[in-house]
Order: sequence, then structure tokens, then C-alpha cells
Amino acid sequence: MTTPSLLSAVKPTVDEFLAHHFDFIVIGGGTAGLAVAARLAENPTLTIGVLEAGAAAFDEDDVNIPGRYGRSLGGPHDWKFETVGQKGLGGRTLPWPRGKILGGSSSALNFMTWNRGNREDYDAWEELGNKGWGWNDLLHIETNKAPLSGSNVGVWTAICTVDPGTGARSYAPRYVSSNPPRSNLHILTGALVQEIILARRESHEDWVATGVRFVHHECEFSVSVSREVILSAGEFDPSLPNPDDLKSNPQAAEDAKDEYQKHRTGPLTILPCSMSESLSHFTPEQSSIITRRFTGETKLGQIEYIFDLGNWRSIHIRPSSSANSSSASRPVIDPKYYDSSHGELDLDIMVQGARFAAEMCKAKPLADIVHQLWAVENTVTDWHPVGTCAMGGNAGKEAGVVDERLRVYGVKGLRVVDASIMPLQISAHFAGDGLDARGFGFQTHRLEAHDSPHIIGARLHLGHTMLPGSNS
Ligand SMILES: Cc1cc2nc3c(=O)[nH]c(=O)nc-3n(C[C@H](O)[C@H](O)[C@H](O)COP(=O)(O)OP(=O)(O)OC[C@H]3O[C@@H](n4cnc5c(N)ncnc54)[C@H](O)[C@@H]3O)c2cc1C
Repeated sequence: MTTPSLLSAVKPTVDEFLAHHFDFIVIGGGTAGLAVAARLAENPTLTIGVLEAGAAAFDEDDVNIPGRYGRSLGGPHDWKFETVGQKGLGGRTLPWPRGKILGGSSSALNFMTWNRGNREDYDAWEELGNKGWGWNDLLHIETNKAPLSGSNVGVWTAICTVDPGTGARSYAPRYVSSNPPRSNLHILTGALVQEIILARRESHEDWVATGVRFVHHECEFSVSVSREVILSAGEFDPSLPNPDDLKSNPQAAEDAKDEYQKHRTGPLTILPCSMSESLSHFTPEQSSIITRRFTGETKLGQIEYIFDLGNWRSIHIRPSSSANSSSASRPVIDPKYYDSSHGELDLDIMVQGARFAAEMCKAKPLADIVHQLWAVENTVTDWHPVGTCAMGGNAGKEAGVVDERLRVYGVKGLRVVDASIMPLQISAHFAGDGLDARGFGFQTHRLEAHDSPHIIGARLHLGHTMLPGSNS
């Protein structure tokens, strides 16, 4: 994993990083961030910088060894977010782990399952007006091997992101492991970006992103960029405040304006970054697509049954630890399980899924190995949130944050490139899968909800029964 090109790209000091003049700055060296950085670096005339809040952990067994998946949950490479209390779950809060590490959630945390959604998932994105995001455009695939050919209904074996040569986890830093090394790509780890610096373009309504401010070893730095800032910090950026707050507080808005005019600093220099709560309100176009999905007219999978051979006894989550940042700066994560206007529908899907699973479990061989059926109160997160900076499509900024080229509305030189841009949930893992992190002694059925408005493809895991002594 620690190839010479990777080592040369990761800068040991902030001074070495700041010695370069960047055309592009990528905020977040995660799953999407490193992919976009590597693609840009293929052009030798460009200089690209990546700022990643977490550490590089190339030689850690819990990261590299596939069989140790799940052990990093709740550890130093996890942001350790949690939802607010969920009314629909009897007030329970759920831990929402996200990767804080070079490689992002693909690195330390994710479970390496690799699959694709249904053709209809992507075509729905395009139908909303996001040109180029339909199945045919995204995947020029000649192959016809289900489930990779646009229909994931039925039974199939998922592909895993494990390197067949080394047997190690294959994750995002592989994007930047080119040979020969790319001398135009520079990565700084331990760099927490706190602000995207915006300036008003002369005689324009629009803003332009000119650089970013970040903290490294408790010192503050800024770095400018000649072309674009690319935000790839995942679905929940804990540091970047939400300028929507200004809308409900006229005095704060006035102060911010004043501060900006005098000093070119403050909240107005920060990008919009929606949270999932606002996304529970669908546009009519989104609602009509979602309604269609549940009428039985489509062949889109709604429930995923995972025959899971994992053993969760050794996995621990610290549910409410906030070791990394103050609670004030943490995002409010409220997926509104079983609670919003679509809550009844979500619950109905879960109940039907559980009933069907119960029927399946009466038949051998499952009947011999599954002991109990878990009820809805055991619903846990499935760790695939999307849509916090969604593509707006036909409805533009009324429905989202970026256009179909992932450019932030109203700001020049700023894009968002990560899972947050997906406007609707897909019926697949997208870089994953969940686990029962609470270490049940008896594994049975477990209900999991896709963490997005709203549940498309709920999961019901048919885990194995814990066998005596099987705690390796
Ligand atoms: C436990 C778990 C299991 C999963 N299992 C699977 C699976 O088996 N298969 C699958 O397909 N998907 C799985 N997923 C989902 C998948 O890993 C994520 O959806 C995907 O990695 C998201 O990619 P991203 O680029 O949007 O964000 P990330 O990969 O999370 O990258 C965001 C990066 O930005 C950094 N960052 C954030 N804020 C800042 C800041 N202010 N300054 C600097 N850096 C910042 C973060 O530290 C992180 O490295 C799983 C997820 C989890 C949590």
C-alpha cells in the first residue's frame, strides 16, 4: 500500500505543502476526493493540493486486513458522529461513523462490498434534470452480467474491494499510487479545513472561491487557488457552518454583511452546506419518482437481504464520544426514521421485509441457523447517507446545491464532488454495507435503514447465529 508515489505525495510539513501554487484544492482526501485529485493530476500542467483532516494510516492492520473490518469504528479514524434522538425509534440516538483518515470512509471504516444500484436509480437522477447522470451515461458497459448490468433484483454474490494480489483492502489512496509518481499532486494530512474563502466578482452577482483556510497542529493557515476549490469532505462536514442560519436571524445577517464589507471575512465567505433535515422536503418531481418506486410498477429492489457471515462480538462503538471536536461544531444529523411524512411508508417496508424474511427462515437451511426475529426497535443505521449537497436538476437551487457539473450555484470556482451530491438514494451500497456494531451475542435478523430521505432499499440482514466459541 505504501508505494513511493503515495509517500512522495503526502507532505510531512505544512511549509512543504504551502510552497506550491495550486490550480485546484480538494478539501477531503476521501473516497471521491482522492479519485478526483488523481484524475486532475493526470494533466502535468496542473498543480493539485489535497487537505485531509485525518491521518495517513497506510500500515495499520485494522485498515488493511479485510477480515478486521469494523474494528476501526469508534476509533481515532472515525469522526464519531451521532444522530439526534429519533422519535420514530423511541428516542434512541444512533452512532453515525464516517472516516477521518486519508482515504475517507473507504479506508478504515467501510466494509468493502462493491455493487451497483439498479438502472432505474440512476435514470431517476437524470429524470430530475441532471444531464449525464443516467445509467447509460454513467456506465458504458457492454457486459450483461447481473447484478452489474442494471438489475440488482434476485440473489447474487457481491464483489469486495480487496486486492486479489495482496489480499489487502483496496481503497481510495490507490487512486494516487501511480507509477511513476505524479510530482504535481500534494497531500497534507491532519489539515482541518474550516472555511472556503469567497470573494465577490466585480460587477457580478456571483461569488468566486479563491482559497481555503485550514487548521494544522492548532495553527491556522490559508492557501489560495487559481482555478477551483473542490469540496469532497463527505456528506457531513463538521467544520463548515451553515449560512442558512443567517436567513432566520436578520441581525446576524446584517452583522455578517458588515463584517464581510469591512474585512472580507465571516460567515458570508463560507459555502452553503445543507443538512439532511432540509432534504426531507421533496420537490414535486422527486416525490413523483419516489411514489412510482413504491407502486409496484418498477423492478427496483426495495429490500436487501444480506447473508452475513460477520462476527460482531469484538466490535465496539463509543456512541457519544466527541473527542475530535467540540459538540458545538458537530452537525445535527436527523434522518427522521419512521417519523417524517414518509415515515409510515418506511415502516411499512420494514415490516413487510421482516415478514418475508420470517417466511424464508422457516425453510431449510436457514431454519437451522436463525433463531429469533428482531423487531423494529432494533433498526440501526446502514451508513449510506446521501443528498446533503444534492444536484438540483430542473428545479435548480430550489432543490439542491450543485448543478449536474457539480458546480455550486452562484459561486464560481467551487464544486462539490462526493456522495452528498446524489439527489435520491440508490438501491445499493455505494462504496458499502452496515454491521451490527453493538456486539450482540445472538445474531438474528436486523433491520437497517438507508440513511437518506427516504428509505429506498431497506436492508434486513440475515446474520448467522453466533456459534459457541466463534469470537475470532
Ligand atoms: C461503517 C461503514 C461501512 C460502509 N460499508 C460500505 C461498503 O461495504 N460498500 C460501500 O459501497 N459503501 C460502504 N460505506 C459507504 C461508503 O464508504 C461511503 O458512502 C463513501 O466512502 C463516501 O465517500 P465520500 O467521498 O463522499 O466521503 P468520505 O470517503 O467519507 O471522504 C470524506 C473525507 O473528507 C474529510 N473531511 C471532512 N471534513 C473535512 C474538513 N473540514 N477538512 C479536511 N478534511 C475533511 C474526511 O476526513 C474524509 O476523509 C460504508 C460506510 C461506513 C461508515
